[in-house]
This record gives sequence, C-alpha cells and structure tokens, in this order.
Amino acid sequence: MQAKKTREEVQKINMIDTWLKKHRLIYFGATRHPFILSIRDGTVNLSSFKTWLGQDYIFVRAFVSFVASVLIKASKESDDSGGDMEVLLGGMAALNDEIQWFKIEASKWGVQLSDIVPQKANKDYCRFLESLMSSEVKYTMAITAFWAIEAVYQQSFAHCLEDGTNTPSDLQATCQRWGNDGFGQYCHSLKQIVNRRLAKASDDEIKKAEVALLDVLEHEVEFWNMSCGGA
Ligand SMILES: Cc1ncc(CN)c(N)n1
Repeated sequence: MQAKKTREEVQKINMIDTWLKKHRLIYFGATRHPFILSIRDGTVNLSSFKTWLGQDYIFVRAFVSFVASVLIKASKESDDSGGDMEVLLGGMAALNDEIQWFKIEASKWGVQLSDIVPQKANKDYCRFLESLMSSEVKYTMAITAFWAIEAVYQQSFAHCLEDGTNTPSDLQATCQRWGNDGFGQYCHSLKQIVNRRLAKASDDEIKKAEVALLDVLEHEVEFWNMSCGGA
C-alpha cells in the first residue's frame, strides 16, 4: 500500500496553484488590472491602448531573446519527458506571429513603431528578463517566469472575451490574440512543465522560482500602469 502523502508533498505536485492561492491579491492585480477592466467594459482610453501597443512591441522583441535563452537552458537541463522543446518551439513560432501582428495593428492605429521610446516600466521589465538570461539562472526558475509572463496575458485578455462583456469590436482581435483557446492550451502546457520541474526541485530552487513569479507579477502591474499613463 502506498504511504499517504503529506500536505507539503500534495502542495508540491501542483506548486503553481498553491502559489496562485497564496499570492492571489497580486495575481489578481496583474490579471484584473483597471486597464484590462476598461477594455472589458468598453471605457478604454484609446491613447492608453496605443501607448500599450507601442510599448509592448518593444517588450516582445526583448522577450524573444529571453525565450531563446530558456530554450538553451531546456536543451542543457531538461530530461524532456514532458516534450519541453516542442512546447518552447511552439512558443517561439507564436512570437514570430505576435511581432508581425504588432506591425499590422500599429499601422492600423497610426502608431509609428520606429518612434517608440521605451518607458521606465518597460526598461525595468526588459532588464529583469536580461537578468534571467544569465547562465547562473537555472531552467526551473526561467521557465517559471516564462509561464507567468504568458499566463498573465492569457488570463487578462480571456477575461475581456467572456459573455456579457462590452469589449469594443475593434479590440476583439487583440483580446483574441492572447485570450483564444489555443493560447490557453499552450499556457496550460507550460504550467505542466513548471509543475513537473518544481515537484523535483530543491527547496532553494523552489524559493527562487517563487520569487521570479512575484517579480513577473509586479512588472506586469507596472506595465499596465505605464499604459494608463501612470509611469
Ligand atoms: C508585458 C507583456 N507580458 C506578456 C506578453 C505575452 N507574450 C506580452 N506581449 N507583453
């Protein structure tokens, strides 16, 4: 007969959900930010939307380098039992589409991407990504941050697509980009990889991954604040 699992062992099997419960206030702050709620109820300020669009284009370009570094860490450290490479390569391909999408949207909204100067919150976030690209940072910590970055957008924009929302028709495509079921499935695959890594990680690695999650959530809140003109 199998020994009954301790509370800690059960929590370690789905570490992400344990953390999301523990840090629900900051998670809520990142995924239900006033900027997102204003898209959802149709009161969004279009100048804030354009600020977000231009700044996010710059962020995504930095994000590509970060994802490449996660891919390298996976090739060195992962046993790949969960098909990590496939999931990460799929993510890379999605980012290529994302960059093309930003270019098309920017010209639609009259945003000149070559003129965009990164704002402080964006520069801080990109600097954080760079710190995670160091070879000192282990795969488990980096993939936790990667999942969190994607999951915040998925959860935020999916919220704008629920029944009964007032999301403006010309912003539906933006919300679909990250709120669609395929992107939800991709985030779920990333979450499974993270949970699998964390279940086998040392206490020190788990602590570092939890700090990375909190850092991502704080940067995401600051990024939304900046889009509303707050930073
Ligand atoms: C700030 C931010 N966070 C997340 C994502 C989703 N790739 C994004 N485009 N921008």
